Amino acid sequence: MEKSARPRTALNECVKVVVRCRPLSEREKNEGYEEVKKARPEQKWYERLSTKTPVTNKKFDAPLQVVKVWPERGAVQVYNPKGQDKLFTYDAAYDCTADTQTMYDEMVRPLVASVLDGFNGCVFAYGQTGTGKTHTMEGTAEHEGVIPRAFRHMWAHIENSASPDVTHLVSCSYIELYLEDVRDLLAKDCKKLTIRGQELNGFYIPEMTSVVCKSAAEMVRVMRAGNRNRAAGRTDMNEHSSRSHAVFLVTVETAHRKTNRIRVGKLNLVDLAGSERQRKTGASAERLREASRINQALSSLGNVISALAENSPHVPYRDSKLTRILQDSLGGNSKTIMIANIGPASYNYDETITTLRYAHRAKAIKNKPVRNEDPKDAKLREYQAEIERLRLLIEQRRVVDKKPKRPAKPRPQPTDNSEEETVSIENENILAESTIEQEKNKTEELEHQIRALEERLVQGGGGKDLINNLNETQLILEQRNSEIAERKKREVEMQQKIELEEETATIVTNTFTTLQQEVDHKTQRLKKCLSKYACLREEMVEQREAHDSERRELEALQAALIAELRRRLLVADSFVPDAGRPAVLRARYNEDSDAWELRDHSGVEPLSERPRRGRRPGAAENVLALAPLPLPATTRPYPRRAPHQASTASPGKKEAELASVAVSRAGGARARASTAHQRLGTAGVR
Ligand SMILES: Nc1ncnc2c1ncn2[C@@H]1O[C@H](COP(=O)(O)OP(=O)(O)OP(=O)(O)O)[C@@H](O)[C@H]1O
Repeated sequence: MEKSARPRTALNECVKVVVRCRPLSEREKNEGYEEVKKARPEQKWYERLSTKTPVTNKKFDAPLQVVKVWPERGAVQVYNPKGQDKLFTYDAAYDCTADTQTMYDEMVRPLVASVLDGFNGCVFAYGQTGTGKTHTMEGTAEHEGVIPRAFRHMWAHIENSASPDVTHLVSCSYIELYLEDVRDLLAKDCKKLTIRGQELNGFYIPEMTSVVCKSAAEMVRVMRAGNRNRAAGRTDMNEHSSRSHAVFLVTVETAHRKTNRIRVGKLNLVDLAGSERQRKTGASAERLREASRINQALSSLGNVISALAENSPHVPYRDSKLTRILQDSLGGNSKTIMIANIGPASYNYDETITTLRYAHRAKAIKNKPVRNEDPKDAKLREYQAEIERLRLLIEQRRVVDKKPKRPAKPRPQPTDNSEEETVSIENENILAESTIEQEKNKTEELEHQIRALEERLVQGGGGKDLINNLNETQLILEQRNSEIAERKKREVEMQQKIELEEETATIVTNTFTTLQQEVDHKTQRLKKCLSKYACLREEMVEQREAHDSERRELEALQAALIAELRRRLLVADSFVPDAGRPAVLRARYNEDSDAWELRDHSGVEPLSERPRRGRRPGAAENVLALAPLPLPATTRPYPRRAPHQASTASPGKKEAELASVAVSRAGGARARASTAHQRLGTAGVR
């Protein structure tokens, strides 16, 4: 994404939150009963929710579903085995019978229309692994997802608005965040990219591949090409689990000749990897490493959502690359839709509640979208200027060509050296012809360049042909659909308002004829308050439990990382010469340049001796023995000594000093190793 200046005035607009619940999978129907039996022994709750035919487990007559969606109220109800059911309300809620078309028409279509009007937009799918994020965003051949639908919507609009006065330029990029590396999915070798600082208007990745597209089909091809490079793998929870967070970026530039204005809309379509519990996915080795990074990034995203929802003065965007990429979409210059995907199975109760809570919190995030008008970096402006320059060059050449040629030199009278002169004239002619040829080639080249540039731009001839008519009909149909969707949205909002007002109205409008009536009413209110209080307490306990389990997972991860660190230190200890270590320890990771850098030499003792070449004695033995390795002195540099002291100290004294430093370092390392062991102990990892 390129840099551009942000206009000043912006109206606040809340992030729109949509919940989509997928159907119960075959696997959940067949295998979930063990969990249900353990967790929910009584199971008569579905009668209260008045679901028509609850899916029950054959063996234990226990319901496997704990989620009931109320689309007309935009609400999701979750059965709570320990108390009152939980009810969450959103901008829209879709149950397993709803298709992506409905969701697109009702929620995403207005956002894509805004992008075509020059706003930034973002749609991101969030949720536990296997809940249907990729199904919603990309879809399949039979069930098209949000991304290809957005492409078709854009091109229907572009083709319909085609006229000689309007020019469009559409380009796309596709990146993924895999193990905290940003990779370019459209580059041949999926090269790693760097997010350069934080720009005012969206994140800025200078080397990202940008492909100019001229139709929806071309954009789908680009998406598929990128998907082939995307990291995916099998887990126990999902046969084709995304192992990375993917962002598809579309930039639409529109130039109006009459007004001489350019609008640039940017759309980020984000398919996040799902949060996962190791015990459920059965992840190990590489999958576990991926899972830990996925969870880490999602946890940072959760922290950003919480901070924004609570209006916290500090929002930890810089905690992960994912939050840096989504910075503008959450609390910045963008219209944003969060699609929270959940599953209905009781087996995933905890994860579903966590997703619903985050989604509920995200509703409070306020963005400041502004139309991007005439940004400095508009490619379209660059192309138009270049075309103009090339045209001018050709014109100049033509003018020069048309200038009256000098009259041909009269043939000289034959003289003694006439043969020589004839040769020179012929040479001159040949030279002139080749110059003319060169000029012609250059002009053709310039014309070719103009054609290549013009081909990138989409400009209509203004004539209405069959395709245009078809598009127009399609557009009218879509307009009707969006009107219906708008009405439905208003109905949901009204319903939510009515429910809220009913609740308050009963409290306010009640008049009491007798004291007893008043007592009854107040008792009722007290009961309501008590039940709310109980709910909040319960939520607090649940959050504490969730926090504890997250902490336990992080401790286990920490233990695994410590083990890995030890292995690497063992290798370093065996192969990095002593003299080179201070330099290694000075190296610091620079997030902005995405590279390790050597800092100033301050605070670290200058090298006392030349680095020794070759292998340290006992290196191979160390590696082979794999003995426990004390951690290196990463926090304690050599004690600072005045240079003259070092030079005047006797050799014996110097050795004693070095020995004492070595002893203290070993002591420190032992202490750290023992704390590491303690931590491993608390994490329950051997
Ligand atoms: N609304 C739905 N209707 C029918 N099937 C669905 C629906 N949503 C998801 N599925 C099915 O559920 C399975 C998992 O979906 P998907 O791969 O999209 O999950 P995901 O959230 O992207 O998982 P991960 O985070 O692991 O990538 C797929 O087989 C998909 O076809």
